[in-house]
Amino acid sequence: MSNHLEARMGDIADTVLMPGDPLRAKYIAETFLDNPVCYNRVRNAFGYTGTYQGHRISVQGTGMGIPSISIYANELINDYGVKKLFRVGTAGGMSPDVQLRDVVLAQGSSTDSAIIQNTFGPGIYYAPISDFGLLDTAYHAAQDLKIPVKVGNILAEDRFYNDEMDRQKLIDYGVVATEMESAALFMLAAKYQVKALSVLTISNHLITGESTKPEEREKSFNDMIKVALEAAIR
Ligand SMILES: O=P(O)(O)O[C@H]1O[C@H](CO)[C@@H](O)[C@H]1O
Ligand SMILES: O=c1cc[nH]c(=O)[nH]1
Repeated sequence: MSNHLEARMGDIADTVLMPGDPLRAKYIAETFLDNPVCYNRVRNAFGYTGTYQGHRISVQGTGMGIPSISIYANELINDYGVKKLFRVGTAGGMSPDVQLRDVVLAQGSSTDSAIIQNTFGPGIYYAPISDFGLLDTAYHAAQDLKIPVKVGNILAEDRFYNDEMDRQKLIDYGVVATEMESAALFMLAAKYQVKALSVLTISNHLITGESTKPEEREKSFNDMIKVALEAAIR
């Protein structure tokens, strides 16, 4: 048991998929895992462990934003010994290079969050990056699954509604999409010497204003999940 998880030691696999939406954790567990067992209902942040192609995998809902994912990442790593963390989330497209329903592998995550300054102090602009081994594995797993993926720098921003961000400048500097967690996940993984990657689906596009309908999203969400699961077991 940890501060926010009621799982017992050993209930959580050493590889965890981490969607923001706890109901997506339930969906992933019930759709993709064999014999899923729910180990956490605290705050409705559902967590499940089952097997995928014979490999033990957990899925933990993390809630939205850096403060929330930081709680679950810290506890999964430090209280339960988790070693590989895959965020599986939605993201808003920014660059014209990404379209609705695209799957994006986050190579790095820029951020406007104070976590960088609060960790390193003034003058150091630490760059949170994903684990190269997981990135490489996920990229090749996607190729084998014939699921097209884009790889690039993303933004983890503190505000979902944010009309003060100079998005064009970020796009000009290669940022392809925005979400709200990856910078913290990558930084914590580095701190505790574990591996993390974010596998994202473009659910809407901030520049074109397009958005997917819930029923349209299912297949592309499934693609993201398949890529993460395949990478998780390789
Ligand atoms: O779909 P999830 O994983 O929740 O991720 C994205 O969706 C939420 C905002 O709607 C934020 O958590 C953002 O990062
Ligand atoms: O954080 C997010 C997630 C999905 N779409 C967005 O525009 N922002």
